[in-house]
Amino acid sequence: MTLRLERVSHAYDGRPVLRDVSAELAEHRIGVIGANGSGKSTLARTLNGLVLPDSGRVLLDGLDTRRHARRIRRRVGFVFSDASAQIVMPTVAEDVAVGLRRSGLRRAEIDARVDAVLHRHGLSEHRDHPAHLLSGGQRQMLALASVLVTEPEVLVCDEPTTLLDLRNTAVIERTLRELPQQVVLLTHHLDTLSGFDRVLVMDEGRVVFDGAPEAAVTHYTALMSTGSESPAPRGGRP
Ligand SMILES: Nc1ncnc2c1ncn2[C@@H]1O[C@H](COP(=O)(O)OP(=O)(O)OP(=O)(O)O)[C@@H](O)[C@H]1O
Repeated sequence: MTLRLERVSHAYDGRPVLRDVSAELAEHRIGVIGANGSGKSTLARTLNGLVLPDSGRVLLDGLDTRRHARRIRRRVGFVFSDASAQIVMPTVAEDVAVGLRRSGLRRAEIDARVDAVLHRHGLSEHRDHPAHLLSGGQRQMLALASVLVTEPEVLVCDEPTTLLDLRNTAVIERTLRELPQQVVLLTHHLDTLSGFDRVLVMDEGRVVFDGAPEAAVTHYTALMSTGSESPAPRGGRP
């Protein structure tokens, strides 16, 4: 199972955000880092057809997101940083079930799958609670569960821990590490990437580094310090 970007470029209102990006994403754990506005989210959104590139192609096992977005979306799940935006149904269980509505599964099978996912992600006791009353960490876990219940082959996560405290960040990160499927993780938490198979560094719409996590973080850190006119002192507040 391989995602392939072929010379992908994209602009918003004439302003280039992705510039000629090519990559083959087959590794189990892939990180994407880069400054705010460097194009990470846009890149991630091209992977399941949420954004169709102005030029170039994105392919999942040869299927083009331009022609097969719906099929691709079934195989490539997407988790946003703001879980609230992803929660669409009143209760926790209903929200998880919504992705299975068109699955052709019978009611009992849907219930069983929903219960299994809620159990696996520590949400069973909130099954019938209003989703909007969950804590931020639980909401992010719900957003993750609602995607995982559809059993995607790839999970693209756009800064899923940005709004979370340290403990919930650790819980979500552990969950992502333990998933059997391929994960493409966009993050500003550089520590998360240790143990990843590969990390892409983005800068101004280009992939400027592609390699092992430690080298990627070094590259990114150097990029950030040369890009800033007055770098903050190490280890302290300015
Ligand atoms: N739908 C949109 N319409 C117009 N401009 C957009 C849209 N989405 C993103 N942009 C702009 O494109 C640029 C790249 O945004 P993108 O979200 O891809 O970057 P990012 O690297 O994910 O940033 P961050 O780390 O802040 O999430 C930004 O300048 C952003 O303002």
